[in-house]
Amino acid sequence: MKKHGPMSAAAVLLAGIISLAVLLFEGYSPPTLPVEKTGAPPKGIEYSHKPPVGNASTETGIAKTPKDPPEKPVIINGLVELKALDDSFVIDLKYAGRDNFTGEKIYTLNKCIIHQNTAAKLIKANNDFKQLGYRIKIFDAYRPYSAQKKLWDAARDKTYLASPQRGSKHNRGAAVDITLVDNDGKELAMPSGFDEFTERAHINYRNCPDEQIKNRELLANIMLKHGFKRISTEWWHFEDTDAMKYPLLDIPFEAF
Ligand SMILES: C[C@@H](N)C(=O)N[C@H](C)C(=O)O
Ligand SMILES: [Zn+2]
Repeated sequence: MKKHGPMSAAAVLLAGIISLAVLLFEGYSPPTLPVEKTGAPPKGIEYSHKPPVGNASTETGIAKTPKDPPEKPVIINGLVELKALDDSFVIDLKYAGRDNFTGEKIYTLNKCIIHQNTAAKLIKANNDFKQLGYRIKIFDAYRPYSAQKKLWDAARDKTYLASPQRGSKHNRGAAVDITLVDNDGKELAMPSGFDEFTERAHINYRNCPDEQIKNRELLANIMLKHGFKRISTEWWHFEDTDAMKYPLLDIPFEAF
């Protein structure tokens, strides 16, 4: 075996010190809120497989028989696309377009993502509304943590937003911003528009027509019956009573 001379031993020692310094430097990251930031599932959590895009029978020529198993929805950290569970909601995510208080497109896709347990409650509420000839229209549901920061930075009045330091129940997939539509898809009259950050949005605001109060209370009563709670400042916002059981997440819409 070839022996190292004194010079090469010094070189080996120097290389070791340099690698250790690089490791220490690269391994350092500043302290942050404990948010799971990637679309990749944490250890122990598995992605279910993405369903094939399009209808196999028309696009690939492969016939789908009634025996084909239903396509599995993608579930990541409990989050799922609502449409995969129930297709009867009206989805109009305001932050997926420019028609919102920032004037900017905050979300990359108009995909309604929600925690699966919150979805189960929401579907029960929607079924109650359907008995009355209405359906839920969704303005917002899961909101990635990075989007919360953008909204926070854009908002002049912070009264109507959860601070990124605390995080929002939307970041847990466990809050929804909703209204009701009738069988023609027409929104029921409410005391204010969505994200109208004035006292008209408050749940106790009464200086408006009785019909608007009646619609606001109908929405709230059925949501409360199915395991949601309200906040005082926004009639459209409902939080799953179990929201704090779920983590703050920053998974992008493209992952679903
Ligand atoms: C911005 C508004 N739609 C909203 O969602 N506010 C609540 C309080 C939140 O940020 O969680
Ligand atoms: Zn909300």
